[in-house]
Amino acid sequence: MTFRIRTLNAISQAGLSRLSATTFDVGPDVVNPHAILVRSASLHGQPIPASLMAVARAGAGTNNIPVAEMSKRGIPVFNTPGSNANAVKELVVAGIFLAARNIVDAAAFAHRLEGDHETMEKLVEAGKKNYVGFELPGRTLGVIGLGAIGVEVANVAISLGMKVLGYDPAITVEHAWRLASNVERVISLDQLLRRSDIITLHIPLVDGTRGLIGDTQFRSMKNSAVLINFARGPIVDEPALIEALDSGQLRGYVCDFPTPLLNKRPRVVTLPHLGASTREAEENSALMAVDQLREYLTDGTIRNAVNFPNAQLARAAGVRRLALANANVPNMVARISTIVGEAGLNIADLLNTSRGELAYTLVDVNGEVTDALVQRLAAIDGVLSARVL
Ligand SMILES: NC(=O)c1ccc[n+]([C@@H]2O[C@H](COP(=O)([O-])OP(=O)(O)OC[C@H]3O[C@@H](n4cnc5c(N)ncnc54)[C@H](O)[C@@H]3O)[C@@H](O)[C@H]2O)c1
Ligand SMILES: O=C(O)[C@H](O)COP(=O)(O)O
Repeated sequence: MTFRIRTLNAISQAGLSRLSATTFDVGPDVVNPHAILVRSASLHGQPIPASLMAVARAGAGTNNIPVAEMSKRGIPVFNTPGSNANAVKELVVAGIFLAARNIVDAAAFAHRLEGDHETMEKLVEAGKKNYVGFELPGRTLGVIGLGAIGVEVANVAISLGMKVLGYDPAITVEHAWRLASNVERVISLDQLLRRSDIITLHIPLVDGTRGLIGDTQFRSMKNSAVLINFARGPIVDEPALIEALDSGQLRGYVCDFPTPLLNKRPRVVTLPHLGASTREAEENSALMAVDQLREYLTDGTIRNAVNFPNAQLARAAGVRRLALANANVPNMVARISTIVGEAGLNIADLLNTSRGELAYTLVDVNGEVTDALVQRLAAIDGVLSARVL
């Protein structure tokens, strides 16, 4: 079978080259795709093709993908955890320095200077007092979200001599292991906001984090705090942000998400969503996304889906594999195996695994699988998708 993969956005060739032309038809104009490879292009409001089996996001955030609708159709949505964390960390550190030393506004001032050498020197000496900054050692950085990026930012801030506070009620064991031991864990967002000189956001945009930093949170911050946002624009409530900047509560805002209201404002630095735009991060992300997608399409393996559990089952030579996405409800495995048995097929191996309301089942069988069998399995109440590999 040839799998059709539609690409949206520029996906690094390093990844695409791992999709052999004999098995995969890949490109932006592919119709009736079995899979979509995407970065930040929005799939919200787009029709979901009946042919679609999987979506792979080369990157971390999946807020551009209607994950709940994909889940209802039994379509896994993959992302690439950690693949661009170093790139984002480096830009966040740059952002901290930009804010601490007023670099963007100061550079713009220097850029506007006119006159001969002597005149410029005078203007420089008269103007530089407006851009006095502060140094980092001894200052407190508050990191909201201690995942792949937050941990790296926290650790580098420690090495710069900062005191670091971290807030993440759902930190994973793996990320906790990577965190420098002198990062202080705080148990409420409010505590972090009250104690930090600089606050940096490293959380996903979901319903619960939209507008998380609003009026109340700005009022909790120290006077003259700095906010860094390389996560997603809408996590910060924009009217509240403008008010905090105007009142001086906020000394500066550095973010990766320009908007009409933020553009050209003093003490605001906006970058054009550059966090993951390094050759290294683009390659890492594309390699992970492509490998995960290829393994899913050809073998039913799931690694790093945001809506389905991980699923890996070694496959003996010669078996046919049934892959089913199903609701996580009682008796599903029994119903599937009964129908397989009624088709006269012996089950060689089976995996059933679940995550929340969703489950995933791989059934390896000896013998040929007919279309009629796949259709019978797909018709079981609670089965969201079924295919044979
Ligand atoms: N600017 C860019 O180019 C760029 C690049 C990569 C990622 N991002 C954004 O950064 C986000 C984080 O990326 P990551 O790779 O670190 O993801 P991650 O999944 O490794 O980490 C996110 C962490 O946030 C925590 N979290 C979730 N809600 C929280 C809340 N309300 N309060 C505190 N912690 C909370 C989670 O428990 C998790 O540990 C992405 O979802 C994406 O939106 C932006
Ligand atoms: O969530 C992410 O990984 C980043 O926002 C990167 O987005 P991009 O792939 O569009 O640069």
